Amino acid sequence: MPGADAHDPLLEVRGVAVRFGGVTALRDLSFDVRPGEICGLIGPNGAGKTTLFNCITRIYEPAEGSIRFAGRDLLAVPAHRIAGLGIARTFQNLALFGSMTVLDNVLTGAAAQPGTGIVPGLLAWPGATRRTAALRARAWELVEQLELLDVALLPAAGLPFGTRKRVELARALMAEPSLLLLDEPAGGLTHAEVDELGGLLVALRDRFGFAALLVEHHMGLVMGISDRVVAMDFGRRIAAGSPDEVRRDPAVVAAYLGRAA
Ligand SMILES: Nc1ncnc2c1ncn2[C@@H]1O[C@H](COP(=O)(O)OP(=O)(O)OP(=O)(O)O)[C@@H](O)[C@H]1O
Repeated sequence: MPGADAHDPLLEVRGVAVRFGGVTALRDLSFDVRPGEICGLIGPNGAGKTTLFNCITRIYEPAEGSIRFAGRDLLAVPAHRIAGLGIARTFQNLALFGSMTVLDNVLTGAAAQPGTGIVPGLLAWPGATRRTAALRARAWELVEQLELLDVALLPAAGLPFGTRKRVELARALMAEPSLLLLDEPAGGLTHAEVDELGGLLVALRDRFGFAALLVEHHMGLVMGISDRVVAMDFGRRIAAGSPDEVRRDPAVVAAYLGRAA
């Protein structure tokens, strides 16, 4: 990327504001995500975390501010080109193709890559080109990394929730993202599955080198695996720093206690 270097932030959010009629969902929000780091994004319900994801993926148009990704003005990029730039996302509510196998679901994640062509061509087997063979090799690698080998050829629909969440993660990684947006990956998981997920995310980051923006209510997970945490409330950034700094920040404590009261 012209002008970019390893010390530059990968994602730069500056002064972003989003309004829905009378509701201000984000106001003057600024923070960075550096290459390869896991950045936790916390805040009570309605703080604006999902709205921010929707701005980064170009679903919502900010009223003010700028978002740069790898030195590029993201707000000048149409939504359908975001994945091709190296930004992938998982969703709060799973969005898998239920009747397709786990492997084929993972393969669909490659569809956004330049030169991949359309999904049906990619899934045609036999007759794979060298490119599709390489993609299948990557899909199998991800299936293995995400401990999905036993279910690789089963339809996604019948699998336990925690397993389907891992399929969604594998699919997002298929696009070789440099930034992974994780929207509440621990939602609906058991304690044991959350612990496992934390270890898995760190191992995957170490293996593939992506940065992750982790929106999560499960504090144990966020504080356990994030390199840095940004805390939001009412659309604003109220704290940022190491997990320990943010956990102890009076504004963060007040935001959570205030909502719980
Ligand atoms: N499409 C929309 N139209 C109107 N208001 C919206 C829309 N999307 C979000 N909002 C409002 O913007 C604010 C921020 O919502 P958002 O979903 O981003 O919060 P959040 O931090 O992701 O919450 P949660 O943790 O519950 O997922 C809320 O007041 C919400 O009601």
